[in-house]
Amino acid sequence: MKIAVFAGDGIGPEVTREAVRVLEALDLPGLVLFEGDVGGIAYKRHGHPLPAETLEIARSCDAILFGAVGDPDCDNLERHLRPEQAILGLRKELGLFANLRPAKVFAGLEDASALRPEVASKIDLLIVRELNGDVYFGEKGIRILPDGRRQGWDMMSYAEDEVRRIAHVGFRAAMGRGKKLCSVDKANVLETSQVWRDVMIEVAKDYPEVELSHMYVDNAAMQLVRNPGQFDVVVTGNLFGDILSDQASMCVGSIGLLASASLSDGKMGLYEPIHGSAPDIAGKGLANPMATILSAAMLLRHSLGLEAQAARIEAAVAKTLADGIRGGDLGGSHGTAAIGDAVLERL
Ligand SMILES: NC(=O)c1ccc[n+]([C@@H]2O[C@H](COP(=O)([O-])OP(=O)(O)OC[C@H]3O[C@@H](n4cnc5c(N)ncnc54)[C@H](O)[C@@H]3O)[C@@H](O)[C@H]2O)c1
Ligand SMILES: CC(C)[C@H](C(=O)O)[C@@H](O)C(=O)O
Ligand SMILES: [Mg+2]
Repeated sequence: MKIAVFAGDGIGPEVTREAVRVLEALDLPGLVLFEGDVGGIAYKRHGHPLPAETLEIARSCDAILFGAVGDPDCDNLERHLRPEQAILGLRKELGLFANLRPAKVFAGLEDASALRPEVASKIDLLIVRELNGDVYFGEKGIRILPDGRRQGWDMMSYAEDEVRRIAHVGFRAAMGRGKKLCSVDKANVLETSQVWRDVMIEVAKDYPEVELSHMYVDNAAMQLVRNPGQFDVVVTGNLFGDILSDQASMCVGSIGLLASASLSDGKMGLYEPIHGSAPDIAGKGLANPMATILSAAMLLRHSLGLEAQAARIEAAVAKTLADGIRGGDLGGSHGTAAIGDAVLERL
């Protein structure tokens, strides 16, 4: 079992360290970890945010545990050299098109949600976000118009096959849960979304047990706050899924709690918290490592088939929270390492 560990920038190394401690504590036979540089640190050391040697490590491993990338010092670099290209490059190069972002309120944490406890307590949803297409990967540029104005442009598109494969992921996920799938789009305005919706309806024929609904993204943002308990599985495109998952994180209490799995057709997957490098708290030992620890659990489940060990980590995190151990993001005073210690004690 080879796992690549790409910690990245800002709080990335801080939160990844705790997740690695948890993985090591499980004493998994044959587990070997390989570290690699990504993001701003990789640019500073190798001149590129996703160096060839890092990509090689990724390809030679069964799964990747990823921290976060992003460095304000790099925000003025040419786009292809910016830290964020590391995560976008890995997603594309490894064909990681299906991003699972579960959001569930932990027992005892209802009061930490930005929503009323009785609304928050009903949240148990899964966002299935397409990760290889959309406006993220279309042609883009900045041009000078004939009248001298600067114009930025980004091409948004989805081809039928790109939608079809994520639709199947969404329907299969719904089959394993509450059999409800809500497809979120903007078909009242965008042709990209019209194709998206048409394909969702077509694929639904293969899953007669799943109740498919459609929602415009602006309404979905509102419904996620009004009544998040109505959602089981949400399937959506790359951009809408990015935004709605950050929103869902505050509905359950903190962005420091939401894990993710980015999956391909095979067993290879990349696992990362949904948050970024948090430059505002980096280096202070304040970051909540739970999202990364829970991402490690998803890694064990989805790429290595170690369900019991994944559940063990999740139970330890739930117990830690139930015991009132919280980081500053949840109104508590525990730092990154103290939270890591607390999870390890409960493993
Ligand atoms: N996958 C990734 O690597 C990823 C994801 C999102 C953003 N980014 C990058 O991260 C950088 C910062 O972006 P941003 O500020 O918009 O988003 P962010 O997620 O890094 O931070 C947003 C806010 O949430 C807080 N926060 C985030 N994670 C936390 C944690 N684990 N514990 C406690 N508080 C936490 C931060 O302190 C900040 O106030 C940018 O360069 C961005 O491009 C990278
Ligand atoms: C850093 C950025 C490219 C990334 C995204 O937009 O996908 C991040 O926000 C995420 O949610 O993983
Ligand atoms: Mg995001």
